[in-house]
Amino acid sequence: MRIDIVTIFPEFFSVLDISLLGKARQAGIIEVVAHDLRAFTHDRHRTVDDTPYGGGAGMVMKPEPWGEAIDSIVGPGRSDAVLVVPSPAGEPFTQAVARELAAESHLVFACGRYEGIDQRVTDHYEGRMRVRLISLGDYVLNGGEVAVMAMIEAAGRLVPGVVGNPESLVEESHEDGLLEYPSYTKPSVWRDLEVPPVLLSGNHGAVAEWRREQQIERTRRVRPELLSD
Ligand SMILES: COC(=O)c1ccnc(N)c1
Repeated sequence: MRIDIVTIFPEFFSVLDISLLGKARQAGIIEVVAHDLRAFTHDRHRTVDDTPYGGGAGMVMKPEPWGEAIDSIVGPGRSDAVLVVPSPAGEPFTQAVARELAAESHLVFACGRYEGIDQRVTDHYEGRMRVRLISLGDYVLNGGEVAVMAMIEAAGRLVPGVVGNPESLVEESHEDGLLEYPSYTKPSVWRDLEVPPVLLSGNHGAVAEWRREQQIERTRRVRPELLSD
């Protein structure tokens, strides 16, 4: 998988060299390249934004640098890449969306600032490639970089070969539509708190049943709306 990120803070993504994704990059499973949007400006101040037509507070990101930056990545004409734009106005980012992104061969992330990127950028690229506005939740960030980091981690870890043991991806929250069951490890007693005896019983059937019951109980308590789907 190839991941390109366009941002005014390319250094923000150097942390991806360290984490789990660092190994995936070294193994050549995932290639991540961050591009500085300002490299696609041509004025002395390297201007990337301007005041909004129609008035209002804040600044809007100019379309020209974005067009040059994205074209430098996907070339002219049509592209099989997906342009992902983190935005509070986007579709909810879920484990299912993470799986969809993980199945793509080329993702281009456009990190805008909250006031947004000139609408004509996504309008233009919708005619050339798939474009997805994606939201992490109902809140506002100053820029898309933090959201892109979360999406890259959530999708990247689902790419085959990135996580050592693929089994560990199966029993996770939201993989089966439920929240995950509580987990325990040694010691069996800690500060007078005991591990649930069923987990020490060696009865795999009883353990599986208990875990399922815990998933349902936890989901009903914390995210009841997931049970009504
Ligand atoms: C600038 O980006 C945002 O404010 C943003 C991006 C993705 N999800 C959100 N909830 C906000």
